[in-house]
Amino acid sequence: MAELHFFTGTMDSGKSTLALQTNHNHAARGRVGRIFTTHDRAGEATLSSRLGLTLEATEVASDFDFWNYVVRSLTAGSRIDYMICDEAQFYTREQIDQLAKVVDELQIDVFAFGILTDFRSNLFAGSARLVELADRMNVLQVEALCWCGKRATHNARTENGVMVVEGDVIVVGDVDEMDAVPADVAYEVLCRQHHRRRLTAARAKAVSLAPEPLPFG
Ligand SMILES: Nc1ncnc2c1ncn2[C@@H]1O[C@H](COP(=O)(O)OP(=O)(O)O)[C@@H](O)[C@H]1O
Ligand SMILES: Cc1cn([C@H]2C[C@H](O)[C@@H](COP(=O)(O)O)O2)c(=O)[nH]c1=O
Repeated sequence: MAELHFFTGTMDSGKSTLALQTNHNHAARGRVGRIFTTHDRAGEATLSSRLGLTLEATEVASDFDFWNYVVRSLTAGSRIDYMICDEAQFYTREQIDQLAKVVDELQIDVFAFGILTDFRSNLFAGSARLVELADRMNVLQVEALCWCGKRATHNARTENGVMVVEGDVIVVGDVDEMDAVPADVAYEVLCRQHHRRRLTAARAKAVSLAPEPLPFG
């Protein structure tokens, strides 16, 4: 039986790497797959991992219809055994419904990868629908860590080094590996407590370096 799988984790937890590995393992056994992504950091129609691997993909625009695409491909004589869907948090609810229909009606496995929540810690539309519909939901085993050493569960957005909680939901960017000069827009993974307190690595460092108040008397 085909299944709808959802693999999730914070930014930088290895989702795109797993997407590429999943594709590799299925292709190595002679299965035929299709690769999809949207808004990848490496540019349009590209699935990229921070480990350096990239793969050509179909770019999923907001009006892309998975059901029509698959039916048209099969009618034209193509074979599709599985689909790899990266950055699935950005897909619309309708697109996730189409993927579920592809699994149920056409017996094609779908492997979707994406982050659960945005920089304000609200569920992304695509991820929320995946949580509702997936046959299997898997949390990535490689844990991204907060600066304090705890498991990171939240994605923070920074603008010029300062954490923000307002702005557009979709802003492509990367985790700022403590660059000397912070990027205009960057992301940092944090534990819930530090996300709540807006305490990024840079702010925690600044606070710890602040001079002690002089003792009175
Ligand atoms: N230089 C490196 N050496 C070893 N592992 C690395 C290196 N750079 C990144 N990684 C691994 O790659 C992971 C990020 O992979 P990626 O697939 O791009 O994540 P995601 O798609 O979840 O954002 C990191 O969690 C880390 O384990
Ligand atoms: C939290 C958050 C992230 N994004 C963007 C930033 C990246 O381009 C992708 C996530 O990619 P990854 O492979 O999981 O690192 O999503 C965004 O647009 N809005 C957000 O709130």
